[in-house]
Amino acid sequence: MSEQMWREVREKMELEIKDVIHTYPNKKTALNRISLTLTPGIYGLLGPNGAGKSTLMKIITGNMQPSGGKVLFNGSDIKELGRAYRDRLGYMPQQQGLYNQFTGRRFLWYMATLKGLSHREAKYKINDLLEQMNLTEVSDRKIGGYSGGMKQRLLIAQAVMNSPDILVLDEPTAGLDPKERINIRNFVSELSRECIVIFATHVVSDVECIAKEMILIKRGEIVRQDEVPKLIAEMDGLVWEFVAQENEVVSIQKEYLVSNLSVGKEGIIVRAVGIDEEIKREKHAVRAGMEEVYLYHMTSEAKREKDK
Ligand SMILES: Nc1ncnc2c1ncn2[C@@H]1O[C@H](COP(=O)(O)OP(=O)(O)OP(=O)(O)O)[C@@H](O)[C@H]1O
Repeated sequence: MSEQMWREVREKMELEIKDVIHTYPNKKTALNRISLTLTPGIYGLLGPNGAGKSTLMKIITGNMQPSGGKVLFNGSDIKELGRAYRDRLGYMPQQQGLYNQFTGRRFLWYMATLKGLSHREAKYKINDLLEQMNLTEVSDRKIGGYSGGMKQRLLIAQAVMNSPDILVLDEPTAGLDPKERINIRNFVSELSRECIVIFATHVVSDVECIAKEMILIKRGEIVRQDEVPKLIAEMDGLVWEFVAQENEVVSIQKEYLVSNLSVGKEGIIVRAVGIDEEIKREKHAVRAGMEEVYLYHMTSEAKREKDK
């Protein structure tokens, strides 16, 4: 198949998550009827601790069977596709038992073998990824001595080694410093034209400028899914700025959903999220940021319930 035809095939890829439910043996419902259709591009998966992100990713990667529903890749159930699906998948789980006695290079060779890469291909890929992930210098040192950031970068390298069609990243930027976060963001962004990327994070700014869509998940349900500009536009009239005095800050934070505080000439500039009537101050409307979208969907309901 020519490069052009191959690209066209990849651009039409589709991953469909259909009515997925998952209940753990302790009866905890982690996912409650999740349905999503994903095509090439980056999807930011955002939600608080315990929202169900990791459970969803384990199901998408075939590492766990859902209690109900299914996952289809180009129309076929991933359970039936088996190895053929796993070969097209890259998965970076949350950092856990890495092989501390291995060197970084040996770990990548081990992963290349598991993924069935040829010797030639593995050699080229490993050197290339070590370079891209800025790990060449430490590649012959044991992983046990790596910093958190180095371990993260090594996990990303193994996830992309087989040039996956579907790349699932569970908190890929956790523990990285700002420069490393930017590197990872740029790296993932470059991959995403012909790859379905699911990028789970707590840090909204890590995905907001590269994601084609954001998926907001709360208590096992999708509360909102859309492109960033649309999510921001629908917040018009829900984000406000007003000036307060320093001694009011504590009570203001109790009363309102505060998204930011900064020091201005006339006092403390407060940004707060809520409907007009909720913010009982002299204020003006401002344009929302993606963090405020997240705050609104994740916490405003709880705050309103509390205020009733
Ligand atoms: N092995 C398990 N057994 C029982 N309950 C579990 C198990 N794993 C997760 N849960 C529960 O399922 C829910 C969803 O957890 P999950 O780890 O998918 O959330 P998450 O969004 O990935 O959170 P985090 O950001 O903390 O990783 C939580 O309430 C969690 O306590």
